[in-house]
Amino acid sequence: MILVVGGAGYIGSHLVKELVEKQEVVVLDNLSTGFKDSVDSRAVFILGDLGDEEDLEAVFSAYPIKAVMHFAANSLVGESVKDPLKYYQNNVAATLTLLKVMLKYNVKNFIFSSTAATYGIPSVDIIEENTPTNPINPYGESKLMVERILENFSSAYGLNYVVLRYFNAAGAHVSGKIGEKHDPETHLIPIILQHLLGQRDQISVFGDDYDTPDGTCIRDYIHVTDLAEAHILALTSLLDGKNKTATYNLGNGQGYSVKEVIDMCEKVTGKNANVVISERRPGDPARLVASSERINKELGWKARRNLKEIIKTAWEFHKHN
Ligand SMILES: NC(=O)c1ccc[n+]([C@@H]2O[C@H](COP(=O)([O-])OP(=O)(O)OC[C@H]3O[C@@H](n4cnc5c(N)ncnc54)[C@H](O)[C@@H]3O)[C@@H](O)[C@H]2O)c1
Ligand SMILES: O=c1ccn([C@@H]2O[C@H](COP(=O)(O)OP(=O)(O)O[C@H]3O[C@H](CO)[C@@H](O)[C@H](O)[C@H]3O)[C@@H](O)[C@H]2O)c(=O)[nH]1
Repeated sequence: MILVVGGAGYIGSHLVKELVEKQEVVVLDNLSTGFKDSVDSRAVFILGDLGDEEDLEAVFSAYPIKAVMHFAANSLVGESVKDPLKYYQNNVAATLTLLKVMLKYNVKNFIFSSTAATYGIPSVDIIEENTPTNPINPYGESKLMVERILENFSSAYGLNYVVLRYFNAAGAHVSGKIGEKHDPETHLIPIILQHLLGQRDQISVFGDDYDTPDGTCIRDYIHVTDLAEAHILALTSLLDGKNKTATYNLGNGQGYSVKEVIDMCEKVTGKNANVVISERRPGDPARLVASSERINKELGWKARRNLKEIIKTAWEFHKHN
């Protein structure tokens, strides 16, 4: 049985939908930002908190868990700058509790949702896994701390792990039934689509004076189903003993500026956006684009869905939800 912590959230619920086809799945989630109805009904759902030892003990003593996939976190760059305590508490301290209970039950396989925010402001155009990490916000810092903890736990306790550093997750399940529904929403693509559906008056572009061709920030958008597929490969590599420790970037390898994303949303939906330029948002690097060569070479993964497909699936979801 595989334990998916944070499996009711945006990315976790997409992973669970793929994983239940292959494994028995139990989801632990406190529903702080997730939704129970996003969890595939074939998975066991348990309401509980990652930082609560009793909640964890109840799961590990009841189910024969052979691996843990850990998606639960707070993950908003801007919020982390304003409230770092929340980020170190939930992303680092609570994760330590999870690892402690895992070790007690001799569960040694762990997959961790990390982030491009660990790189800070990279000095290269295309980021590889050995590009120096130097986070510029507490969110990225909290994820890097867990990565370091995993290295130490691997040496000391024989923990096997795969760290997956996602770039910008976006898009929705092809069924249109699950997708991105953060509340409040802060992510670019859902905000643009909500505006194009008439749910917001305008789109604010956070800064057009960055050192990029059109002055707006460049990101590497990766379809949430591509992310789910990478998790399944990573899990298999741990269960087969092929990987003991590994760190992989997950991106498309292509960057799009905020303006280009807005243009693509207009094209896909056939609607015009009302765009205003506003202040830069603290903690935002100008450009984050991945090389995912390593996971391609080692596990055969490649992103299969481009920005247009990301926006098409997100649009189908937003129109009906
Ligand atoms: N969305 C992105 O673009 C992106 C990019 C890089 C990394 N990530 C990482 O991927 C993971 C999932 O992100 P998401 O966008 O799906 O976020 P999300 O907020 O939709 O999902 C997080 C889930 O974890 C649960 N959770 C949070 N704290 C918990 C706790 N203490 N105990 C139990 N459950 C708890 C929430 O209720 C939610 O269901 C996070 O770790 C995030 O840092 C996300
Ligand atoms: O109303 C908006 C919202 C966003 N942006 C910009 O759009 C880009 C993308 O922003 P957003 O969708 O909020 O994602 P990021 O801040 O890049 O962060 C996401 O991607 C990171 C990895 O790159 C993850 O670690 C984070 O968890 C995830 O929230 C950034 O340049 C923002 O400044 C705007 O201009 N206007």
